[in-house]
Amino acid sequence: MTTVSGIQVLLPIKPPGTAKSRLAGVLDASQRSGLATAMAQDVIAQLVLHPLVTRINLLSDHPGAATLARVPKVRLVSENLLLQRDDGLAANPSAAVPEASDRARPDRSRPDRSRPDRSRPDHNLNALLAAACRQLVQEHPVDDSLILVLHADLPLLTAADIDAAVDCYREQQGMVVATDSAGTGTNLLLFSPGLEPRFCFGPGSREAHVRWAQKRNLPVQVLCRPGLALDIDTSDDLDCLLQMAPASVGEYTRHWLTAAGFVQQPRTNTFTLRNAR
Ligand SMILES: Nc1nc2c(ncn2[C@@H]2O[C@H](COP(=O)(O)OP(=O)(O)OP(=O)(O)O)[C@@H](O)[C@H]2O)c(=O)[nH]1
Ligand SMILES: O=C(O)[C@H](O)COP(=O)(O)O
Repeated sequence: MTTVSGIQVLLPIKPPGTAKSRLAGVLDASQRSGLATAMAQDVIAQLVLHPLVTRINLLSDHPGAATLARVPKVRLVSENLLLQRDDGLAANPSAAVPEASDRARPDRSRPDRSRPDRSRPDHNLNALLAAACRQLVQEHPVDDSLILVLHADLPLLTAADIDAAVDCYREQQGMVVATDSAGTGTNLLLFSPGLEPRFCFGPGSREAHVRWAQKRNLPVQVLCRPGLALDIDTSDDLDCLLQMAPASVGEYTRHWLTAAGFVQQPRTNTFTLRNAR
């Protein structure tokens, strides 16, 4: 079993207007924004309290993100500035890489296949996360903290979910991948900073992340837990959330649902991991 000394979180949050577009049939723009913010507040609240989490890097140009960042451990990182800075780094690698470093670094004089093609819209998140990882490694070249990539739309998330991911990592290292409820997406990745994974968010991301690790003979473990699986993207997800016991839903989301006129009608055994292996 390896020791985990700390965790740096990368928490991306889309700007309003683009977030939660698949809920457009059931929520208006202001409701979509309100729900996304409430879920992010719940995720941040769980992370802030977790003893291993040393910093939560909020990757966002959302105008409301500054308010979300007014919490201990949270640092707001502008998405645009980060990507611009990362582009500058790609153009002039020696400028930003410190001379003395104990950590082995990738050879930036060769084409960097970890840089996704930003001309494809579904790759914005991947480019953003890759840039954020590079920034963390530059800032803390000898820091042993793990990197946790987490989605901000997980209203059932608890500290026990983070513990479960850390326990998986402690057993085998490599990479931990948590699936969405369909068993096809990825809602969490946990890995060491030296790994520099290729982010594959988008359709079929769970399989793509697992395949990336397997090709490199890295241990990879897939976690299926309701707190990590129920991301609220569609009206079916919202229905599922409304059927959960109120006490299992994060406080901010619960209050938002009530204020927006939704009635939680808990049923037993309503949450299943569809398809999850
Ligand atoms: N900063 C930032 N965050 C993103 C981006 N794309 C996705 N995210 C965040 O990543 C997590 C998962 O996002 P998705 O479920 O793919 O996107 P979504 O907001 O639900 O939006 P739709 O796909 O439009 O329904 C959420 O926390 C998003 O806010 C991006 O381009 N920039
Ligand atoms: O795998 C992914 O890309 C993430 O889980 C996002 O999936 P979603 O768009 O279904 O939230």
